[in-house]
Amino acid sequence: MSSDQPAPYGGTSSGTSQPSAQRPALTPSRVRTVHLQQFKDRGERFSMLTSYDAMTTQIFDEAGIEVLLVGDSAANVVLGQESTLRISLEEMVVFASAVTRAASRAMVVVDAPFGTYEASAEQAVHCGVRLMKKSGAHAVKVEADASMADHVRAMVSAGIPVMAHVGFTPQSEHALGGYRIQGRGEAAQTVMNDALALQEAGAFCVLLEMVPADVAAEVDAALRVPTVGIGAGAATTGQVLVWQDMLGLNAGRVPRFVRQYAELRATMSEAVRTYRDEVRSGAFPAQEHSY
Ligand SMILES: Nc1nc(=O)c2c([nH]1)NC[C@@H]1CN(c3ccc(C(=O)N[C@@H](CCC(=O)O)C(=O)O)cc3)CN21
Ligand SMILES: CC(C)C(=O)C(=O)O
Ligand SMILES: [Mg+2]
Repeated sequence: MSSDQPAPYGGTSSGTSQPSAQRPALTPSRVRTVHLQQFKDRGERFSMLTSYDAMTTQIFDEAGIEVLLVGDSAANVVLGQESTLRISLEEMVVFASAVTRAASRAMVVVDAPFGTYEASAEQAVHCGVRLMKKSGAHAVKVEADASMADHVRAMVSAGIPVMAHVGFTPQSEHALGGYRIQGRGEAAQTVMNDALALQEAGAFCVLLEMVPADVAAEVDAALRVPTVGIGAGAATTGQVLVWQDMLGLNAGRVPRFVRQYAELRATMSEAVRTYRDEVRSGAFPAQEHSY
């Protein structure tokens, strides 16, 4: 993998890594939490995409995406479920293991699924450790608010880098009354307080989902740690999208915060129809496909 772009991680520009002369040759740079902090400190942006399997991970990793999220959105986009609520820790481990095996440079973050971390700080540590041990992921994301600060503090104490997901938290869909923008009007202070409390508890990054852009900008300005946004405007340190949404594979209605960068559904549909036609007509397989 080569790049002409000077990256804020690796190379001699990184203040935290050893000088390049002493670094073992051919060791690929690995994005770590310190590098995400450097993006924020330098006023630069980083990209995050979801990933659930080895081949897409290779593509995203080689393209330079800094962070790959093994999202519990796998429940929706891989398993075909209505919400993220039913996916298990064991299922998340299967997807996350595939991603960590294929990612050589990106940081891999795995979502803690609903029901595995809310009950107590002990449960959060136990399940966070299980997720990291069984999948090889580099960090764990939890949907949280200020009341979960002690859970996050305990995870961080146990050596688990924690990304805190605030604003619209899909695992609380039923408690929040549906897919709703959070932090409008007076509720902006709640989002701010949640983000500050989770940073104070040791989260290395705060993800803001579906909050007004001005609120996200204020949160990013108030926090020392980097922020990642999805439907949170342009002021966050990073951006994240579900890859099937941004590459046009998802047939369903996509949220307003998605920009579609490709039409993979149309591309695949056309190719598969051609294949079927050629099988029917006998045009495939040809001589060169036969032994
Ligand atoms: N395919 C996919 N994309 C996602 O972004 C995603 C998932 N799945 N699964 C887990 C969560 C759920 N998320 C969602 C799902 C739906 C909306 C949504 O329907 N938003 C509407 C309504 C917003 C409003 O008016 O209140 C929108 O148009 O943005 C938003 C976030 C984000 N995540
Ligand atoms: C939408 C992102 C932030 C997520 O949590 C997921 O993909 O599960
Ligand atoms: Mg999620």
